[in-house]
Amino acid sequence: MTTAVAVCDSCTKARYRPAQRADELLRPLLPAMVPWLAGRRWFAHERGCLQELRPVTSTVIPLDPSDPDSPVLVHAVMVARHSTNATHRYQLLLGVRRGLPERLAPALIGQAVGGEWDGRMVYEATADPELMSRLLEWTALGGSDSLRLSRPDAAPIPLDLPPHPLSVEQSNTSVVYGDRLMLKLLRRPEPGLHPEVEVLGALTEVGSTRTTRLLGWLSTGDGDGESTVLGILTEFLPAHGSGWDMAVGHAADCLTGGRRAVPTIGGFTSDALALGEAVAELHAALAQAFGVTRMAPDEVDELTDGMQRRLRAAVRAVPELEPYAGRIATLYQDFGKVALRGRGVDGQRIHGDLHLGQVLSGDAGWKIIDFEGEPSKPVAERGRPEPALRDVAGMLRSFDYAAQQALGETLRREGGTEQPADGEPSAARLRRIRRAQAWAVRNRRAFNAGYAAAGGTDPHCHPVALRAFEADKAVYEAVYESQHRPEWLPIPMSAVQRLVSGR
Ligand SMILES: Nc1ncnc2c1ncn2[C@@H]1O[C@H](COP(=O)(O)OP(=O)(O)O)[C@@H](O)[C@H]1O
Ligand SMILES: O=P(O)(O)O[C@H]1O[C@H](CO)[C@@H](O[C@H]2O[C@H](CO)[C@@H](O)[C@H](O)[C@H]2O)[C@H](O)[C@H]1O
Repeated sequence: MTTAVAVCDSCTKARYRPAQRADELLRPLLPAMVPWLAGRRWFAHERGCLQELRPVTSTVIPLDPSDPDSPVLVHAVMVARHSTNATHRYQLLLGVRRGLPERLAPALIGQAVGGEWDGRMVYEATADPELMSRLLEWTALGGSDSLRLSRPDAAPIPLDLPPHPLSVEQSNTSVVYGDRLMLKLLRRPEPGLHPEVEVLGALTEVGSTRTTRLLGWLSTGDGDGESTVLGILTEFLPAHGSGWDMAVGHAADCLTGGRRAVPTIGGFTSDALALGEAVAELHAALAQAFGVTRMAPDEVDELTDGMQRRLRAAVRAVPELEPYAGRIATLYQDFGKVALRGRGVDGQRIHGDLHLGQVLSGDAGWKIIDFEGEPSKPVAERGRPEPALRDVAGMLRSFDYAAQQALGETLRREGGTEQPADGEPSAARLRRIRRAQAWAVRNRRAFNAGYAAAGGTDPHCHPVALRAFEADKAVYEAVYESQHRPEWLPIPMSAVQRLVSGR
């Protein structure tokens, strides 16, 4: 399924609704902003046209307040309303300059029309080191009611570090200062406490070394008193690589390497073991910070009801899931029965969206990042106590993804990914497929062994729970892939087939 594209010609004429001074300020930037906005990865492509952009807050920060020609940072939180009445909130950081230096040309959005900046260039300000330095300095030195930096302690923040934007395209935009600090600017901020600020703050307080230290957060007051977190300032971790890149690289080597068997140890297996240990340590720190509770029967029911609801919605969105829906539902029911028997099941704060792309390997071992929780869940639900094995299941799915990604790349390189029309795959192709499966199995086992050895609940002792959580994750992934990367849909679908057939 592909999501309908939100922006057509009439979207670019979206009405601009005034809100005090912000109207005068932002109106001249609107003609350039709307079509650009629609092209961002973080823009919500709703069905129906974009109808209205309403500024909630706006802040103007000139680079040099004494110079009327100075480059200016225009910071705004805007609400976009679509013809379906769906609304989304965005954080925009716009640079305004008389002329755009060559190095900023790729960041150009358009030209201001009218107002005090008539004819000036409007561009994505996160690409401009001068404006990003100014943002950190200005907020660290006090900011304003609409844009301020809060800090968990009084440790000084170095303000002279050269900034550069992180090149990976993500849901948010991150700026790195001198390879020491990282400011993640949330593109779709919501009023209220942000899960990542809450979790990183608590982990920093209990002294966890498995994640980045929280140094501060940018936020705004929204007039009604509820503040909105706009950015998260943490230490930056110079990493050897993300778990995802490392795992796919190792899996590809294993597929094409000369060894006759997938090694039990070595390759990525020792990293997977260490990663299991790191996740167990993270869970222990989360338990220390937020507590652990035995889940009451109604909480278990709520959990399994949620999984069943999600399955029904997923089947509507991804019809390919329909033939498996009954057997998936049975896996969830089986988990519900097991969880209500014996000593029950513990719930605690978890990561919520743990996968190989959320872990970084560095000199101090594995670090775990991005505590926003699972994007499909409402923010209020993301902090609920859950069995820690849900994170384990997320990571196990990721080993499968890495093996399948490496397999796809290898087969493509070797020519032709399609199953031959005569139905008989070549012996070489079969060997690659089996190797990929074996790589995933070995690394999943190593991860589980590390997790149990470092004090986590032994995943092998909870096969029913693990299977249910893996199925739930694969169902979520099927929806995610169908919406974002339809060519990846076969990966979660093959996991669904495996899980319902008891393999
Ligand atoms: N503290 C950090 N140190 C180094 N790199 C980081 C750090 N946090 C995130 N990254 C890098 O930035 C990328 C995006 O970060 P993430 O928090 O996952 O953002 P998003 O919410 O936009 O997905 C990560 O995949 C990782 O490569
Ligand atoms: O962007 P986020 O990190 O918040 O997570 C979302 O996107 C992920 C893909 O970028 C998606 O993860 C899925 O693909 C990964 C490989 O690209 C794989 O490692 C994960 O196991 C798989 O779930 C994630 O589910 C989604 O929430």
